[in-house]
Amino acid sequence: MEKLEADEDNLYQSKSNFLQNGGTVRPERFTFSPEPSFENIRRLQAQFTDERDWNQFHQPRNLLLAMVGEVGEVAELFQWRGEVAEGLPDWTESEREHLAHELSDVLIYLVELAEKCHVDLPQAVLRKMALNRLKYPASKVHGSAKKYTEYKD
Ligand SMILES: Nc1ccn([C@H]2C[C@H](O)[C@@H](COP(=O)(O)OP(=O)(O)OP(=O)(O)O)O2)c(=O)n1
Repeated sequence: MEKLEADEDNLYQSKSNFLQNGGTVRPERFTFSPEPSFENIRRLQAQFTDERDWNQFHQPRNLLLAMVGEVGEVAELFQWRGEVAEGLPDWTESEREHLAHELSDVLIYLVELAEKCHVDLPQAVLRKMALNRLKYPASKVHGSAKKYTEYKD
């Protein structure tokens, strides 16, 4: 537990430190607004479905299929365009907004799927990221995209 808390501190601190990481000046990263939280999104979607009596359709498997369908819609926006640079410099405003809508659909269904599976998503993501850091120690994997199973030791 202590380890997890220390990792969480590092996680949050890294946001303000990234510009001078290791003495290397890096381009400023894109950042999100702090709100809404996952819990805010869960509550807004619960209100949306309750108002329409749609909860009866929103079982885990249906939500999973709906989410995967929306992932497909995100993929459709990228297909046949080749690799795209960060920030999507060649995309029109309308294409960017379309992408924002489709990514939001994925997130909305993901949050509701987690709710219906009783997974506390914000805490689960911290636990998983702590595991990821253990599996991929920066000192060992720096600069390599190899899967952890490909390391010999
Ligand atoms: N039974 C449903 C239907 C829709 N929605 C909500 C969640 C998604 O954010 C969005 C999905 O709506 P659509 O199924 O109409 O999908 P799109 O908005 O992607 O429209 P299209 O498929 O035409 O691109 O609406 C929902 O919660 N439950």
